[in-house]
Amino acid sequence: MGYAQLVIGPAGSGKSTYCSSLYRHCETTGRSIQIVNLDPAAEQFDYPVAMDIRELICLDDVMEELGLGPNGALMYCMEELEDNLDDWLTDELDNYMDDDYLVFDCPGQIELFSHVPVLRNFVEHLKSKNFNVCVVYLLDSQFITDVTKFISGCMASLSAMVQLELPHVNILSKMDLVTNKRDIGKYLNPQGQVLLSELNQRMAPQFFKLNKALIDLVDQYSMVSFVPLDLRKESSIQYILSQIDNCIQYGEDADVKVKDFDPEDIDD
Ligand SMILES: Nc1nc2c(ncn2[C@@H]2O[C@H](COP(=O)(O)OP(=O)(O)OP(=O)(O)O)[C@@H](O)[C@H]2O)c(=O)[nH]1
Ligand SMILES: [Mg+2]
Repeated sequence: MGYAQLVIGPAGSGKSTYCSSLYRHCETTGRSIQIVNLDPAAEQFDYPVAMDIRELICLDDVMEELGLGPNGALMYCMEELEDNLDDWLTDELDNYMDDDYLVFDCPGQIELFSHVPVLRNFVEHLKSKNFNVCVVYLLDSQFITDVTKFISGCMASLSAMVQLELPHVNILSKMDLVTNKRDIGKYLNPQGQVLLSELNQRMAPQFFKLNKALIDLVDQYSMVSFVPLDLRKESSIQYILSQIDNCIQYGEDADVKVKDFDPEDIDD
């Protein structure tokens, strides 16, 4: 059994930064973790890249040869990935053993997890290779400065839930940028009624019915719950990792692995 996190979320929400922080955290705690780059447009990495979509296809080549813009070229690259699940991805995955823990750093284009089947098929492939997969959806804490932005962030997360049908952890990233900590609780575990009244205050009366329908939807999926991530605090990363581990049942065996870890090995 392998374990995997699929790290998604809007552009710039902090996915790659989260991946590198997670890598460093695991390095410190002596836990084995591999970060995979699935963003064909990425150029710089703060983590060692275990697998890289750019070895399969290069965004610049696609833009040049097919005359596509950056977003069209990205979709083309992801479709190429989809077409190569059985060969490229399978070959790459063969390098990893049972119990390996992979973290997939995805591109930020929202259509990837809302209405194209690429990631869904990718996930199905991982599952067929015996991976337990969890979606980690990052939303920038700056979204909570405004209830309308927050709802649209929730809707994007919901569409990923519906598309991918996987265990799902929502993270509110960049908590170091939040100055007014008092209002945070309201958004981490929000009450539908509170959000609704805020939305209604912000918007014209003709939207009240729609607002109610949106909030009911969010309530019914009971998905409006976010775990805050403050990268300055190891304990915050540790907590999030434990939540995700729980979702993918990364447990007993892993503990044995950590106990087997010999600190003297570091000196080699
Ligand atoms: N203050 C602060 N800035 C952050 C944090 N995480 C990421 N950033 C900044 O936010 C910007 C985007 O971060 P990335 O990690 O590249 O975001 P991403 O989601 O991978 O972006 P795309 O791959 O382009 O979708 C960068 O300038 C980061 O330095 C954080 O926890 N706190
Ligand atoms: Mg990134």
